[in-house]
Amino acid sequence: MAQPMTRDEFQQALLAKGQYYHIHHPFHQAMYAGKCTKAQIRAWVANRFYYQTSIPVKDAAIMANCRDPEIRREWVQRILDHDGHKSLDCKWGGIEAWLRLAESVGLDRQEVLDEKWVLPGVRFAVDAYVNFARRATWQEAACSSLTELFAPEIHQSRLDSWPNHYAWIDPEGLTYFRQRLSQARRDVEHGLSITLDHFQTAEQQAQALNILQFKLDILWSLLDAISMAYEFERPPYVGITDKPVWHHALDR
Ligand SMILES: O=C(O)c1cc(C(=O)O)c2c(n1)C(=O)C(=O)c1cc(C(=O)O)[nH]c1-2
Repeated sequence: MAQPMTRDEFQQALLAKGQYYHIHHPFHQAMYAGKCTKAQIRAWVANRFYYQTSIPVKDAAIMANCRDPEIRREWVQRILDHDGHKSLDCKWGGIEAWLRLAESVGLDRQEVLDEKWVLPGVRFAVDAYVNFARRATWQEAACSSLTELFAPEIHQSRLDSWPNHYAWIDPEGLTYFRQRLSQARRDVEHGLSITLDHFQTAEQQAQALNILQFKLDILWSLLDAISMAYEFERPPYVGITDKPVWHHALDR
């Protein structure tokens, strides 16, 4: 039987997955270098809205699978961060902050809420994440949130690069990224301790790394779909129609 990694080695192996984080995706690289067009920034914001609004649904699915009140008490904070709550010390809940970001890049709030610009590939990728959380154990689903280990850096790179490169965006719109810096750090401490405690054998540790890779694949695929449509000009049904005829949410 294979020897398990020590706790520290296991943590290092999880951290090493950062090399596949979507901060390295060519679309993000172009964004931080100031090379994105207005249309590309808008497309990214409108598409990512689907990720933002799915996160609390995913977190509710994790809680629904968890019978431990201590874990739920901690985990529920993630839902409140996104949905907003009067006791929160931050300015807006994450969803509202993202809508402000959308408005500050020139998107129509209602069109974003209607998910008008959400590409099928983005929807499929995000739905895979939510569906995984529904059917996996809560510890496996907690592990899948560990891409947040790498998220503070990505939020910081937007705060650093956007005001220089995209002066047309109202800086108030960047509130979301500022708020997430501390929230992501807190979330990841909890998710990491659950993962290090739960995945103990060599097989379980390999499974945890595979789950983290699954989540990295989701984030990468999401940007691939955006790149196809808005960088390579191959949106769905190219050559047939230039209208966004693709399906909308089937579940409401
Ligand atoms: O902007 C980003 O690139 C990015 C990435 C991720 C991530 O790594 O999953 C999250 C977020 N943002 C984010 O804002 C967020 O609230 C969040 C929650 C989660 C999660 O898996 O539970 N990931 C992320």
